[in-house]
Amino acid sequence: MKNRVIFVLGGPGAGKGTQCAKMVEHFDFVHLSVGDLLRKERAKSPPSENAELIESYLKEGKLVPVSISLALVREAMEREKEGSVFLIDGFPRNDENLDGWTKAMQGVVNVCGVLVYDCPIQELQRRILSRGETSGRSDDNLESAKKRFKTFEGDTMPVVRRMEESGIKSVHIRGENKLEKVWEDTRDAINGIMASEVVACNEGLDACLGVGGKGLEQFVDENIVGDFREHLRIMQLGNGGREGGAMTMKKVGVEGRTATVEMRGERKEEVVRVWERREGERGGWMLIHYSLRMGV
Ligand SMILES: Nc1ncnc2c1ncn2[C@@H]1O[C@H](COP(=O)(O)OP(=O)(O)OP(=O)(O)O)[C@@H](O)[C@H]1O
Ligand SMILES: O=c1ccn([C@@H]2O[C@H](COP(=O)(O)O)[C@@H](O)[C@H]2O)c(=O)[nH]1
Repeated sequence: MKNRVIFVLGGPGAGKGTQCAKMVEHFDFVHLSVGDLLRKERAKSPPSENAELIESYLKEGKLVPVSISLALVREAMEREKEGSVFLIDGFPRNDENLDGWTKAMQGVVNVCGVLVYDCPIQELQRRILSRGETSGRSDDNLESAKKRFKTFEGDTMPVVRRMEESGIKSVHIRGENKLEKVWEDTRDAINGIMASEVVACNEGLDACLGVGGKGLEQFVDENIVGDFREHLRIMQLGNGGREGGAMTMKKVGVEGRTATVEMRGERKEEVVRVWERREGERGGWMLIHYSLRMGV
């Protein structure tokens, strides 16, 4: 199972880190804040050869060369288990970042989508100055914040648009709302992004059924694969030996690690499939339960 990535973007102080912390609790994702990775690299002892450069870029609100940020992201990803879902917070932030990412990572990881926290500058400024009272960050002050806003609008927003134009699914969330509301919208957005993965797996399973069940094991949990084969056999008997009638997907609902797909067959049968998201080598979505009702 390939690693998967959701990019998390938004102006400085828009709430990316705050929402990522909640997503990690709820969805079992891995959070990689590129700003945090750079701050750690800067603070390393013995000092990293890039420490001074990083400090000057951060203070100026500029974006460090992608060779540095991407190397830190890749190292951090390699420390996690295969098949993880990564929230990459604060990257890609300019064309150089996106080009560097595409060159190194296309085909290696799947980009599932982008979350974008939109928030008016006045609110961003208020939050950064307030956070600056305790954060100890050298860029949480008015002078650096103004430079960071400029970088965000001039460099990062065009990259968001570039990703959207390239077909990556993006969801914009109003970051100025109250925390709970932002979290509610974030949870819905993630469930929506994950729904496309579930649909792809559900279609993969249908394709296996279309060839007599070959390759079922990659989609169906090993505890139910035997029952599922039997179910398939009975369906074929009732269907005059045909592989099965056409099914239409009616509803897909994702909540955290569980998804339900409701389908309806041409002979008025109703099928409910329950999927579970797994980590690790045999990770991804696995069918853990199904039910069939005829003539409804
Ligand atoms: N919805 C919200 N309403 C009010 N305050 C918030 C909200 N979300 C986050 N904050 C506060 O705003 C500040 C910035 O939030 P956070 O650190 O999550 O932003 P960020 O986008 O990760 O920022 P940066 O890119 O600068 O690291 C924090 O002090 C946080 O507690
Ligand atoms: O991809 C990146 C991400 C961040 N930076 C630099 O770090 C600071 C702080 O980032 P936060 O995400 O706000 O913590 C940012 O202003 C940049 O200077 C970067 O260069 N590249």
